[in-house]
Amino acid sequence: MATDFSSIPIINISPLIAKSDDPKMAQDPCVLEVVKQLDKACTEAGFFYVKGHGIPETLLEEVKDITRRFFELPYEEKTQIKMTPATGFRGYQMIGENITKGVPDMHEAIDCYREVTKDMYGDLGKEIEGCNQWPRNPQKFKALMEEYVSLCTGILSPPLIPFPIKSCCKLARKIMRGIALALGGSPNEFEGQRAGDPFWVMRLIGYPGVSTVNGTNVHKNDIGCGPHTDYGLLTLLNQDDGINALQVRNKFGDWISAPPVPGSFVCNIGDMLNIYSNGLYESTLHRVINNSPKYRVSVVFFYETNFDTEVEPLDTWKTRANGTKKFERAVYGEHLVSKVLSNFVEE
Ligand SMILES: N=C(N)NCCCC[C@H](N)C(=O)O
Ligand SMILES: O=C(O)CCC(=O)C(=O)O
Ligand SMILES: [Fe+2]
Repeated sequence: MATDFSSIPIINISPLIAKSDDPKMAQDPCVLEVVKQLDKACTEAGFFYVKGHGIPETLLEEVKDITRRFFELPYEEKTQIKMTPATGFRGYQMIGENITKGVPDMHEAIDCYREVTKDMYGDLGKEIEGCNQWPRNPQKFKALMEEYVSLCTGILSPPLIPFPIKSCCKLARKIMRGIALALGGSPNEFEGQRAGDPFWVMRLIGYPGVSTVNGTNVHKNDIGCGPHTDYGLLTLLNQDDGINALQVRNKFGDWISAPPVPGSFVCNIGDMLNIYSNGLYESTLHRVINNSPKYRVSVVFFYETNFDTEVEPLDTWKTRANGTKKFERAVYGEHLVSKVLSNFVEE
């Protein structure tokens, strides 16, 4: 549950990264120290920064730079990869096209999802069947983004090479092994049927800055992205340096800043982990307001469960959440599709 937190903790996860494929990881005191910090952050805020994650800082910068260069292109070029229902909701959407709870968001984005082939998940996956649309310009866009995501293949075949980790999927999986321990489970809780074949979503987002007319800001306080929770397990947010725009809501309803910490990811819990943890780890509301004059980009990677998995509280709720089971089952794919469809509906 969100508490009265007033800042977001920074966790150095390097011991977890080094040991997360070791069957004895749960006996390592340095891993357990990270697990303790993860538990505290997930319980109190549902948000934390990670450093010591092993993804090279140059790669974090490169994906943001190339995203920025794409958004600088003329509108006619960007709409060549326009997102429509026919493209499985993959591709470019212009400023104001994405809608959160009925209100248009002041951002433009490229939405990507793990590939869904025809009839892969029957009716459940129909709406988002398709493959991603990548722009021809800037060059190497597709290759770089695919490297960043690394397509999730083979992630379950240990041993992995510990450093440097080059993909968000691998990193998220490792953090989830720590979170599984934090919840009082085995490190493998989020593998196999639950998230052994993880779905993923990636949003490359651009938020225009406020423009100034005669020294006065116009459009002040426009919402870059309205208050929402994320849908899956764990989000890895690679945000622009130097612009303070992301805000997280605490239990008093105060909006707490999550300023950029160079070289780190901001991680937050999604709705499926909220259910698995029986509400102990909340998917916290957050929003984006870019009040700076500068254009802000973020590259957001969402690590999810298997698409068709049925999610319900882990047995550990009996000991950890000390109470009643608070959730019924949800199917992740249904949740995602209902969100995607409502993302384009104005109130
Ligand atoms: N895959 C994720 N979490 N995307 C977050 C986007 C949130 C805004 C969206 N319009 C909404 O209303 O959820
Ligand atoms: O751009 C950001 O900082 C956050 C974006 C976000 O919350 C999302 O896409 O779910
Ligand atoms: Fe979000």
